[in-house]
Amino acid sequence: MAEPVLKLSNLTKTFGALKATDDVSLDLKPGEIHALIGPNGAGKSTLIHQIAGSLRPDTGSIRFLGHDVGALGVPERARMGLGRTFQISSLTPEFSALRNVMLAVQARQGTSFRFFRPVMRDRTLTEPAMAMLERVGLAGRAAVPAAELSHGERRQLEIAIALALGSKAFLLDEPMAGMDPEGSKTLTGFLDQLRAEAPILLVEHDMDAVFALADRITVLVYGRVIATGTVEDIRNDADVRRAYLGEEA
Ligand SMILES: Nc1ncnc2c1ncn2[C@@H]1O[C@H](COP(=O)(O)OP(=O)(O)OP(=O)(O)O)[C@@H](O)[C@H]1O
Repeated sequence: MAEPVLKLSNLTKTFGALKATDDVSLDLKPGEIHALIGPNGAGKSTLIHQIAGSLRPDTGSIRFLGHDVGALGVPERARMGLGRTFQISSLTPEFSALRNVMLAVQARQGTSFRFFRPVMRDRTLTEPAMAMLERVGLAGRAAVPAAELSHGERRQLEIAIALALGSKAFLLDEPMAGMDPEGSKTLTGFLDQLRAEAPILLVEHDMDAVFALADRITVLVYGRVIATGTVEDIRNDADVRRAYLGEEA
């Protein structure tokens, strides 16, 4: 069986008397979409913050690509390829889609000063940036300023930037938020393909998207994992139906 890319073991985080995450263990395997669902206040965002490094767990461990990253800060984890996507807007609205990705390529290459070449003609930047846009299906929109892209296209562009920065896993916190039904459908199709690039930990309230995409689902309630399994397992789990899907079991 494939080694997990990300492995969380027994993460607990308390705020005063509240256990926001309570002994949470889960993993993310290569090529999968693992959805994390639960009612408001269940601790999903708190967990994402702990993975990204912006919150320290009280106890427990986080292993990424075989390394314990618990002592590392946000930038170090991001440099290893573990970054949050979508929350911190990484786009410069007035720049074209291509130029936005070029900035990420440049940041990765660590070459911020190029005195002798006009930046848009620098093929060491344009070619890899264009390749990223092709991978996310935005090559035809390369020249369009980020501000003029649709909401869904901006999500795609943010993914292209994350790929250019070397993401080895995606932490997606509610990517469907603010999307109309058509946009959600398009983004669902895109995320479906994206799992081949890097596995995705997906926090999402849109259950249609979750059921369409997830290889596995973990359900958090009051900070605790009450179930992990396939879509079928979760749909049929009596505790989940009672606690989250709002049904009488
Ligand atoms: N910095 C903080 N200080 C105190 N309490 C906090 C803090 N951050 C989160 N909480 C509390 O921890 C609990 C879990 O919150 P969290 O935002 O992680 O839930 P969530 O599952 O992401 O909810 P939602 O689906 O509404 O985004 C909530 O009761 C919240 O009020």
